[in-house]
Amino acid sequence: MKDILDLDRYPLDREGSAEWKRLVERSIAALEADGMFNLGGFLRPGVAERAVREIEPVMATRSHMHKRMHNIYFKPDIPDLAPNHPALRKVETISHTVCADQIPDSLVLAIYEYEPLLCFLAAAMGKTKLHVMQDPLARTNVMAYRAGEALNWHFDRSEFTTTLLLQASERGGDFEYRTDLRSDDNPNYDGVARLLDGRDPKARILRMKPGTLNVFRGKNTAHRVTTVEGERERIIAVFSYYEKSGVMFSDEERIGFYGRAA
Ligand SMILES: O=C(O)CCC(=O)C(=O)O
Ligand SMILES: [Fe+2]
Repeated sequence: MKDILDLDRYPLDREGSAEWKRLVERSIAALEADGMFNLGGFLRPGVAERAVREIEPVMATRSHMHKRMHNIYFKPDIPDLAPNHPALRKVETISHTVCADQIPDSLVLAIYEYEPLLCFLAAAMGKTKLHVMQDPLARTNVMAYRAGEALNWHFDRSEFTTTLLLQASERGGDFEYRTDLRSDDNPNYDGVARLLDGRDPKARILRMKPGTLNVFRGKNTAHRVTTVEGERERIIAVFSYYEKSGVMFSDEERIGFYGRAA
């Protein structure tokens, strides 16, 4: 793993050491301040490109193209809201997904399963332990966005999301987020409507470099990936970890996300 991850800069393999504790503390402080932390240069030079070369043939021939209109909640309706409320405005998402079962023995999966990464993420998230997902498709997804495509505004269902950017687009394809747009007890529907209307001055853009690990609390922070422009696809690995072991999607969820149950 030391040839894949920059363990000199990010000492995941030295759990409990002073430098490991400093990294955990820095990550916790960033999560508190910004709702996220970024480990730039997490991959050694050239590794993101190698990972892309492994995935590209599968992406080109066997990825699932997902094109859908949805609202920021990914739900057909919200009990308190009239169907025409502007917080329910529909937006379009288009992406291409490769699932974990299509890339066995890949660099991306080896990183996903690297135990010291799970230990570090658990410490940064204040959990005793995190587990990989058991679902053979959902555990890791690699998403590609081509010119004109985007992941539109949404809140995440999971408490946090871990991504590893493998290839950036020439233009666009930026991560845009609006910290704490809602809270567990205030849905702030008018604020949601303002954001969807492009009128929220607190929306921020994060331009990530390939090889960056991003950990993001997206449950109450609205976020999207802006429309990709140019020839080069934006390619990003999305890792799912849970406090419970053995987490699986249902067949319905797999069909909904990937167009197949197995
Ligand atoms: O592609 C990204 O940078 C963000 C991914 C994301 O928001 C998600 O998977 O929920
Ligand atoms: Fe998200």
